[in-house]
Amino acid sequence: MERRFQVDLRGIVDLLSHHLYASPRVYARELLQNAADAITARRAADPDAAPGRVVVEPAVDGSLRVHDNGIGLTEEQVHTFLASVGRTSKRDELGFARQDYLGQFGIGLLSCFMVADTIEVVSRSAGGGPAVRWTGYADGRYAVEVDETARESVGTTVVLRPRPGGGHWLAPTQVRELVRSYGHLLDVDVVLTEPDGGPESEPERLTDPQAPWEVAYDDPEVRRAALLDYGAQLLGSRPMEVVDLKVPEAGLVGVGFVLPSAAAVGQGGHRVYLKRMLLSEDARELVPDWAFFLRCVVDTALLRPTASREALYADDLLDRVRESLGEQIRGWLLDLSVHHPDRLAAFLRVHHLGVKALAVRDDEMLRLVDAWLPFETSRGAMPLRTFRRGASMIRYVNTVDEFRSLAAIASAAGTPLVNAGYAYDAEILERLSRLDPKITVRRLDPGELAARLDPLSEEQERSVAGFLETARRALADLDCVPLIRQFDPVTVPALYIASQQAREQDNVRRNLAGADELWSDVLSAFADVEIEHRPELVFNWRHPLIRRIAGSPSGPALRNAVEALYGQALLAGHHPLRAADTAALNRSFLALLERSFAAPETGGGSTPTSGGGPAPAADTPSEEMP
Ligand SMILES: Nc1ncnc2c1ncn2[C@@H]1O[C@H](COP(=O)(O)OP(=O)(O)OP(=O)(O)O)[C@@H](O)[C@H]1O
Repeated sequence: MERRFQVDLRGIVDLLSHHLYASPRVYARELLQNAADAITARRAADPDAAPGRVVVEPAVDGSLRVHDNGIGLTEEQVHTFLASVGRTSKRDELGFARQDYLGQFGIGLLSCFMVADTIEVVSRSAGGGPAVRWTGYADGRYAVEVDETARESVGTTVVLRPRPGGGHWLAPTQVRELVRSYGHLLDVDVVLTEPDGGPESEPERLTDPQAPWEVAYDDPEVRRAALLDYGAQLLGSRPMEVVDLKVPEAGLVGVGFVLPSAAAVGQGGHRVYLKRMLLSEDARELVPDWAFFLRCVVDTALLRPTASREALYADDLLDRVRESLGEQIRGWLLDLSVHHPDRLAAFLRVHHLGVKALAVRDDEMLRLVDAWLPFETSRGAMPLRTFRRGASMIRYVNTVDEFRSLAAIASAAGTPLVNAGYAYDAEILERLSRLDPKITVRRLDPGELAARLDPLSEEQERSVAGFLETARRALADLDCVPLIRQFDPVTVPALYIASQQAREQDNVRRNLAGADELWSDVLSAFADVEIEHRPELVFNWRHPLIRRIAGSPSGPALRNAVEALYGQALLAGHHPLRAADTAALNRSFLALLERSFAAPETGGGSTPTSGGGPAPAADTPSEEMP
């Protein structure tokens, strides 16, 4: 046997009025929307009807009245549409939402129960018949009475009386703010009357005749300035740029503002009007993620709202809108690069991250980045295209630390470098070489660098053999091997270089040291490989101190000096310090201090015996002193 669902009316009213919407604010939107729809319906039935007008009237007794001169309701329609939850006059015979109307679900009026205990609708239909009064209660009851005197003209008045604690929602200043915010773009006149304004007081018009982007200007620059002013009101600071947006398929028109300062992905949404009524100030899905530098304000006729009317319904049309807006933003950027490179440069200074994010998947954007976006390079900041003019191959390092420690040395050795240590840099460089086979891009293995540094002459090599032997012994415990080369800048005494293979082998060694028995068996299989690749400490022969040290006799002081240079090179390159490295650094540092401040030998000798250190400090008490 077939049965029908039972509905608990009180529960449904409670759900639809209190739990569907994020804030009681929406009651004002729903009232405006019904008034605007009723006016649309009347215009459709009678094109000669008086212009539509909505009067919003907060009363001294705390109630709110909203009058419209729309199509009105007959007694029968009141029973059909107001008394049935989910019934609406705004769908066609097949149940499809009619495009001309804002409403479609048949539940909006219930939102008024968030601020009022009773909703009174007094209406006279354009189709004739007496005026009718419908009173709905929050517990699901309603009453209908015919009252010929309740209203003379065709149209509808909705009266809300505040529920306890809800009075502030119906207060004049609040009502004004809500009506402006939701309805200022509506193409009917909406006016606000003052509660205690005498007969002389002029109602205030709350709707604007045109959206800012619809206003026509003779001079495009004047229009741009006016739109930027509008953007400044919305964003709180003047946007950098304004982009016109249009998607005819969704009846969408509006503008996008380029934020004046850098924004993060996912921060802030867009202001969307649906059929000129504010839908959301924080719509997220409108433009692709990469366009996070943009805040849009658009009006759309055809995108669908969710039932709460607080967000856009995620359907295919929204996907297509996002794609089309993405195309337009991209096109605008490319156009800027051709016609206003100075503005593009200013834009890139602030929003390079968004553009880079786009460049990793879009060829045109990649070309734009190549030509315009400055990268940090060892020859200064410049776009990659400029950098390529002086280098047959783009070599890059992918950490900022590596760049800082290697850039000057690599550049002096004839290997200019690009710093690809920031987000998307390495991907952009690699993609660039795939886009254009003439562009060769290679990540610099620091190990290659040692091979590019100038060796010493044979004679010099012979003279430093002893020093290198001492250094080899001192560095053996630190898994590092010494080299001596001549390179610029001369201010760098020693450079720590770990090639890619050296790093990999080093990882295996470290894991082996920390692993338990089972794993150390497995890992030792790797460790069996003859370890050929170790990090190198490259001493710089051009540095005067290194020459002096390399010429010093072997002994503890020399060993300390090697360890100190090792530690300093690690620190300068921002390499991680292991326990053994820290110990070596401490040891050498203290020993060098010790040597510098060594106590004078007993017996009056004034020269320290440890060698290499300066003369004893002058603060040694003098015998001549009184
Ligand atoms: N000011 C008005 N003038 C004429 N009819 C009205 C008015 N307000 C409400 N109605 C009638 O009451 C019905 C229900 O209104 P309600 O606001 O609950 O839903 P809706 O506007 O149809 O859809 P939605 O839930 O999407 O807002 C409307 O379809 C309309 O027929």
